[in-house]
Amino acid sequence: AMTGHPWGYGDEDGPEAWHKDYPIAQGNRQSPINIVPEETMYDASLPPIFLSYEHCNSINIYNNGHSVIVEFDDTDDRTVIRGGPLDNAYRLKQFHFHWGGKGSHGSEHTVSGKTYASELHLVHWNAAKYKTFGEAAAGPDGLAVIAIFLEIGDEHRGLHKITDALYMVKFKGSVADFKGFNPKCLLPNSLLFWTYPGSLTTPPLHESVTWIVLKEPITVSEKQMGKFRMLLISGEEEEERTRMENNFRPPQPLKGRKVRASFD
Ligand SMILES: NS(=O)(=O)c1cccc(F)c1F
Ligand SMILES: [Zn+2]
Repeated sequence: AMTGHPWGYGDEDGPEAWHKDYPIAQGNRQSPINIVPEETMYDASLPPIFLSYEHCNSINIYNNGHSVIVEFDDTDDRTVIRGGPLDNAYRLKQFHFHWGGKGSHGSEHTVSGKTYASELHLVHWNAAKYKTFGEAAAGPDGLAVIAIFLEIGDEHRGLHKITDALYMVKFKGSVADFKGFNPKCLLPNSLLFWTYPGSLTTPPLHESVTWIVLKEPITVSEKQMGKFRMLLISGEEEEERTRMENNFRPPQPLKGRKVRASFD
């Protein structure tokens, strides 16, 4: 069933057209943004980010036609983040990626205009304040997303489990078991971050996200990135086979928002 409005990243249904079905696309706290380090504010009162991922358990991996998503059991506070700009614990719900067609464009956030080959989003929700993820996704302080840049270089040993599973979810709508994966292995050495109030970067573009963008990228190989580009946005039964690539929204206007840095 065509629940909601069909959107994508093509010429007709891409980011420039989303405002027609989702007028908040032209709102005052849209994401992603271009981060200009010289214009961020060092906030010495920002505590570090704490990730409590010890008992984290992935459930499945899923191709929704826009990205590839690893979902978690969020029925209790076993996998949460705290600290940084957050007032309480936020529960990990899923992580997913955005990437380009080749080379080093594909990230959503940029740093002084620099793009990265891909961007990983770890999506958490404020279960202390909202009853469900859906409600949190629509609330001003409902979500906290940790963004990690991926740059091309040596292969990433933690990412192998994911890239080796992508063949199982080639088609839109496909889902496969994917248990026991802990995304802690995808974190860079440093948890230094920028943070600002923003939105989902895909429709419905709710302005409900506290963004936590890590400064240090992780390194993945071109071969590993290539496996993401084998994914299709089309379903198994469809005639045309369109590759899933360039599934990123470009930077949006800052509209007076302050970006804080956890480091000087
Ligand atoms: N790209 S994104 O992290 O903003 C995002 C996308 C879809 C659902 C979400 F909850 C979400 F956070
Ligand atoms: Zn995302």
